[in-house]
Amino acid sequence: MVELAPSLLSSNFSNIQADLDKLKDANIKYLHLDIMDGIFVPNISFGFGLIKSIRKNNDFIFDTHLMIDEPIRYLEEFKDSGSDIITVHYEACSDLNKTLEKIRKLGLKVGLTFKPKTKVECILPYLKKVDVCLVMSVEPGFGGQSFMEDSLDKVRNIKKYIDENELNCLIEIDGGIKTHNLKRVIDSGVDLVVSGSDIFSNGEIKDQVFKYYKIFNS
Ligand SMILES: O=C(CO)[C@@H](O)[C@H](O)COP(=O)(O)O
Repeated sequence: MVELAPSLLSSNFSNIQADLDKLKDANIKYLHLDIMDGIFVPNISFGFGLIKSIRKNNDFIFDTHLMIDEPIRYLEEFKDSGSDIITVHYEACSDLNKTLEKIRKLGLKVGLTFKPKTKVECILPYLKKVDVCLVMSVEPGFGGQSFMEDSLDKVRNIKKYIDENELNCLIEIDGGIKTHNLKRVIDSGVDLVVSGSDIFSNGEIKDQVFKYYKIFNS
């Protein structure tokens, strides 16, 4: 069963809880949290303070995508703020094994992702250590960008590797997903779909979520 993880980055920051209530009402399980440091990516989003404050009133699985340099420095803080999954970038970690192991030791689900220009072969050897492999279908840093078609081949390669090696790793995709390209995205073999602007800025949130699940189930 494919699941949708709406990206908080595109929510209405002046009334976040109202948007979260709508997601809850639409039976959303995962919430995607994009953390940007202005160094690893050219944008700054929000940090563990905000995550901690929304954790109090929300039971979603907090799927935290760290677009920050050397994320190993802040893993405890993201755990304490309420993250359930922590995903780090291949390019951001000087010691990737140590970073992945630390997330595991903290008792969290381990995620690994990579920028669009990084070859998919670079991350395959690490998949045995991760629970979620996130394929970026835009350059990380901003919501509302166009979907990169070549990301679907990356999903297919990763899926083949996971199946051949009998790994227990979900595939997530993030960036530029809309209802019009969703069917192709699902057919490539993903388990989790992140969507921001199409969920929060395209009419009623609940209606958009239902459109996604209708396509997931078609
Ligand atoms: O991580 C990112 C961007 O860096 C994404 O999570 C986007 O926020 C997704 O937004 P849309 O492309 O769906 O608007």
